[in-house]
Amino acid sequence: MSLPNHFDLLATDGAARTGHLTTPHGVVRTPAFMPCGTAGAMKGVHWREVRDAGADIVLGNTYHLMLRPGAERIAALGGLQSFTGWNGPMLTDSGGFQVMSLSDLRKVSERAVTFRSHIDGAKVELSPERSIEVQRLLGSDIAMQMDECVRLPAGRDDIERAMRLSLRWAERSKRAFESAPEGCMLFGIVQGGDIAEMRHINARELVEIGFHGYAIGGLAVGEPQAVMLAMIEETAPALPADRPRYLMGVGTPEDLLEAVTRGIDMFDCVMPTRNGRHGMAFTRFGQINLRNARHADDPRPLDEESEWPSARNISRAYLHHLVRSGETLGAMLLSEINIAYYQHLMRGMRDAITAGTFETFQKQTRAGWARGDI
Ligand SMILES: O=c1[nH]cnc2cc3nc(NCCN4CCOCC4)[nH]c3cc12
Repeated sequence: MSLPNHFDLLATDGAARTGHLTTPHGVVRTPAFMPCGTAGAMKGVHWREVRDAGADIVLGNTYHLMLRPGAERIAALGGLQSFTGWNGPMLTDSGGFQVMSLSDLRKVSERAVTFRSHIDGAKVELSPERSIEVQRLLGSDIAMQMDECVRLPAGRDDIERAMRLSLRWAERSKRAFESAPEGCMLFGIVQGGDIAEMRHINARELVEIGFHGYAIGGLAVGEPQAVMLAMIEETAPALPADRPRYLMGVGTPEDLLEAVTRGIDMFDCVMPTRNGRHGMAFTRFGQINLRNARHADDPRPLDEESEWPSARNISRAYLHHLVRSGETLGAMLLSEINIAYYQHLMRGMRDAITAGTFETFQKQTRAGWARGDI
């Protein structure tokens, strides 16, 4: 059964696209980058700053939220928007990926993934049906099917086994989702590792099941960037042009530019906040490591032309001092600066695609990164 389409494709420039995805909590302008509010908070950043930076939508991790404070508790408190104070659209992942990367004693069966909570060791079972129920309880605007992601490199048999299991779980996720509130969406996830044929089979069969949007999973799991880009080139054209395409877990600003060029609309990654906590700043001139002693006496801000006040008004010397001193303010400032830079990049891409100048935008952006931090 085909699901209603909430995506308006507004303009294209080559394979790059820009559009609006309408959710119950607001419109998402694509290409969009979703900062990760992992456990119901954007680590070290107020929601006000996330919104002011230009983010339309944030990601919440089902694995963390179901373990603490619990999905039923969040539902009783009015859902994620009321509970957290972020009143915009939220996408939640299925929890399956983080079970495999964060929990102990996990076991994958046809029925479900079972594991022990990394918080209190309690035994937990996560089936496709329970994952959809949890995402519904959280009040998600965009839910993700449960899937099995294989780390690369991997053998063909393992890649095919996980791809076919994910397809069966896609069917079950969709059946469990049927009675979702009006306007809420469910995205399928394409697996298939680094094998083009598997990607084509998975995409075709996923589209036959029918989803509001489609994620490309199984990437950014250890493969070289060239392999990731090749799999995007194999997969994106096999997905419906009028539905959103979401590349999971990606990535650096360079990854975002390359993937939008190949037809991707949505992204999520922990890098802006995680790298910020480690003293790294993302700027128009590439990444700057504020731990480096060369910044100790530098009165210049990160970027005198940035529209983000903390990037325009705070000296590198002070940021260096905060980072070296382990001051919390250092992590907070660099996290907001990085989220703002990612949103600046996405806004630039949307505007360039709309104007038909995306190729020039790519050249200018890469030239800025290549210039480095002078
Ligand atoms: O197939 C997937 N299915 C469901 N969730 C995912 C999440 C994913 N996240 C990554 N990569 C994350 C890479 N990060 C980069 C920054 O540092 C932390 C790791 N790849 C991913 C693949 C999947």
